[in-house]
Amino acid sequence: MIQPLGVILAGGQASRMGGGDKALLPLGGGTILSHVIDRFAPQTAGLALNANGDAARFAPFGLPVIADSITGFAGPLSGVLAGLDWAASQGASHIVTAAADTPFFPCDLVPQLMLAAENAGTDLALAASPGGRQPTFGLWPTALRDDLRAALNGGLRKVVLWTDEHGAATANFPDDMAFFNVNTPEDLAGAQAML
Ligand SMILES: Nc1nc2c(ncn2[C@@H]2O[C@H](COP(=O)(O)OP(=O)(O)OP(=O)(O)O)[C@@H](O)[C@H]2O)c(=O)[nH]1
Repeated sequence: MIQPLGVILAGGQASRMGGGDKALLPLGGGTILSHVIDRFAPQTAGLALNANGDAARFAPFGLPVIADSITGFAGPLSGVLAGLDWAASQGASHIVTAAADTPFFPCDLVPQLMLAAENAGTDLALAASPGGRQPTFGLWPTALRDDLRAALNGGLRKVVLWTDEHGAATANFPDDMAFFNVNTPEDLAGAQAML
């Protein structure tokens, strides 16, 4: 039985929010990130935060903070790679990723990803909802990390190009709103209203 570690992807530039760490913005008595942690922690065997910049800002959460090794903001796959390298150093075989700007993601994310992968005879899976695939929510094996590193060093940025190439399974979730992500100040007001 796979026991994936969880990696929260918070390594982006938040340019639509005006920069900084949007995961630390207040939401419902906590922060966007605290909502993500509360959903994710019960589903995983351990959590880390993938963030670039000032790791000290995340110290209050008590999680390991891992930065991208690929420089220049190469996108979410770069955070996946950082997570896989961290997980390998912990002796883990898999990670599940969740985006730090998506506070209402499914509480059964991890079991559904694992079930989809098992049913498809693979150990790589992406979440999807009726609106499309959710490339920052996936199950990833550490065995593929050198392949991913080579792809990123070769300039690959688009998540689904890489996952399609590796035959990723799809875990279908019924509700698009579960993947509502906070990109702008207006989105943050929307998330507040959804609580
Ligand atoms: N590690 C890492 N994560 C990233 C990178 N770019 C985006 N992400 C993460 O991927 C998820 C989706 O990111 P986006 O909303 O597309 O990008 P963003 O940087 O957060 O925001 P924008 O700059 O407004 O597009 C978020 O969890 C980001 O933290 C990156 O270069 N490195």
